[in-house]
Amino acid sequence: MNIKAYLDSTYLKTAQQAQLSEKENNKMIENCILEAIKEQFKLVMIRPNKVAMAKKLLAENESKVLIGTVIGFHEGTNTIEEKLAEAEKAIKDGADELDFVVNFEAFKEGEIDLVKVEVLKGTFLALQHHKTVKWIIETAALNGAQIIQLTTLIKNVVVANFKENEFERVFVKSSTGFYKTIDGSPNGATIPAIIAMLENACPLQVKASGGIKNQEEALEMIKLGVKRIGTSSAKAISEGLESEGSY
Ligand SMILES: O=C[C@H](O)COP(=O)(O)O
Repeated sequence: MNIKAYLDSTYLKTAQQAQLSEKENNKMIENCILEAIKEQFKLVMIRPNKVAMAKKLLAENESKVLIGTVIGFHEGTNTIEEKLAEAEKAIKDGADELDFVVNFEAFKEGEIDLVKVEVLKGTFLALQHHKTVKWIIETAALNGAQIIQLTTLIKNVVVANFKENEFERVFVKSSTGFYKTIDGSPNGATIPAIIAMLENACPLQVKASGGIKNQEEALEMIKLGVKRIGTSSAKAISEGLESEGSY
């Protein structure tokens, strides 16, 4: 098994979050992209305003690494219109995969219709352009029952509105990696959360992300059945090293 084929190597920090200058942060992003090219990871995951830069770098290097980006990152509370506009621009700039943050706060407030509409419209936009779409449910912000409910909601919207041969391009994804839990518990990709997602997402795919820092954890997720791992520790994971996060 080639673990690299499962890895979405991720750099999503803004300059401010990384406490770097804009120039230094751009260098970090460039390094992440060049590393993904060299290591032949499946995909490099960056913010929407960096997609054009990634596209250029990948083309210059004749690389097949895919470009993923995040929509509504990281709180997911933007309006549906804002998310769609952001996604359209990212597609235009060259994104292959769109990881939308579900409005999980609205879901928790019982605004189920709003969530259904954003899943429907976002999935339609992505599939219409033959892109892969992932719905980040932010497991760290949900309890067990909510993880099951939200995964099932996404599955039901997709199954009811799209064709069977499109399901493999729709994922439910665990976490942004940015959500701060009050008790500092592991952020997102816990074994119980991933199992609950896998049991309820089928026939959609599952991407595990948020706090996966070593090969052992990544392999365990793959053994459970996830089809993609989102991580800021891709190189360490592929080399079997421990990491506090390469990025
Ligand atoms: O989408 C992926 C996450 O942002 C990665 O989170 P991480 O830094 O905990 O690996």
